[in-house]
Amino acid sequence: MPHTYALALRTRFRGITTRHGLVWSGPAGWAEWSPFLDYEGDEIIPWLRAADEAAEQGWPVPVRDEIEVNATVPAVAPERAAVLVRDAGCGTVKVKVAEPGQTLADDLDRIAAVRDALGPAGRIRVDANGAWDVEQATVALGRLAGYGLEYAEQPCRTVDELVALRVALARAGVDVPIAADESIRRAEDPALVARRGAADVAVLKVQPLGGVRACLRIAAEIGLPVVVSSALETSVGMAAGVALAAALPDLPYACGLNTVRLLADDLVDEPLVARNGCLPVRAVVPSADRLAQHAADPDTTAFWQARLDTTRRRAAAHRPQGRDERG
Ligand SMILES: O=C(O)CCC(=O)C1=CC=C[C@@H](O)[C@@H]1C(=O)O
Ligand SMILES: [Mg+2]
Repeated sequence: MPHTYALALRTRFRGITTRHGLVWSGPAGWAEWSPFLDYEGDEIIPWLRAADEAAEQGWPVPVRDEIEVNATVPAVAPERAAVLVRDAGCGTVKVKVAEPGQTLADDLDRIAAVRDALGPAGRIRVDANGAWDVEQATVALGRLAGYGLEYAEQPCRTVDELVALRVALARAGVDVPIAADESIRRAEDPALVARRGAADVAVLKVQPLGGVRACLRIAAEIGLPVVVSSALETSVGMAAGVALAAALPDLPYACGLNTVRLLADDLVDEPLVARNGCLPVRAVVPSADRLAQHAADPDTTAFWQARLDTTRRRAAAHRPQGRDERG
């Protein structure tokens, strides 16, 4: 029987202040199904495949026992950004930029504060969630590059724009690698970015891409270095991201899997939160007390149960054509 949870976020992130989803257990372990509300219809079938994989099959054998992770800094004021960087204690920090309603000056102030708190040896990556056009991205990354950027994640929305941006950055002498996130997780064809030469790094998220095994196949097909990132899950869902990071043959970058910190609480007693910049590779089991404490209200529970039922029916009726790993 699935449990519907409601967990407050410490800081608004991705326009969300409370995270909702379902968790349930199966023969292989605990699973989380928590598609964001802006994902709907067939787009949430892969999220269900990921949960079913966790509950029914479990995950491939890990090749490492800990995962280096980045701290995640939402589009907050510089003082708050510095506190988040210091508290997380990670050598790599991902900073949200290009937030609607904010300016490039806000981003520059935030990155300056992060660089100051992190020190010169730390790595900073930014994520614009596709908010810039090519010209804005060229200007913004030209300025932000002064603080030293490891890469820029989804600076523009489309694959064509990413291709054009790489050309524009090279012309402008701005050396910032590009990572693709939405261009993979919301794409019909996740390997298109690689074929088009649109990115240097692939960001993979387990739920939207249909599970750990599906992501391993996509990683092999894409052939770019992979960063595993969360979909803002509880530790139950985070364990799937950790399992993917643990199973990838190569893992050259820190992963975006430290976002349980952004939640005010968790469903497990020992959350998957980094110590010394790393997460352990291990299974997690929610506590009965926390499941009860964070149970969603009856209306929200009914909504999620109905959403699950509908998605199961759609998944059964709509077997994918030719790409059974993603739906
Ligand atoms: O990658 C990270 O450091 C944390 C995860 C993260 O940033 C995200 C999680 C969930 C939804 C996304 O909008 C966001 C992202 O764009 O990568
Ligand atoms: Mg992203």
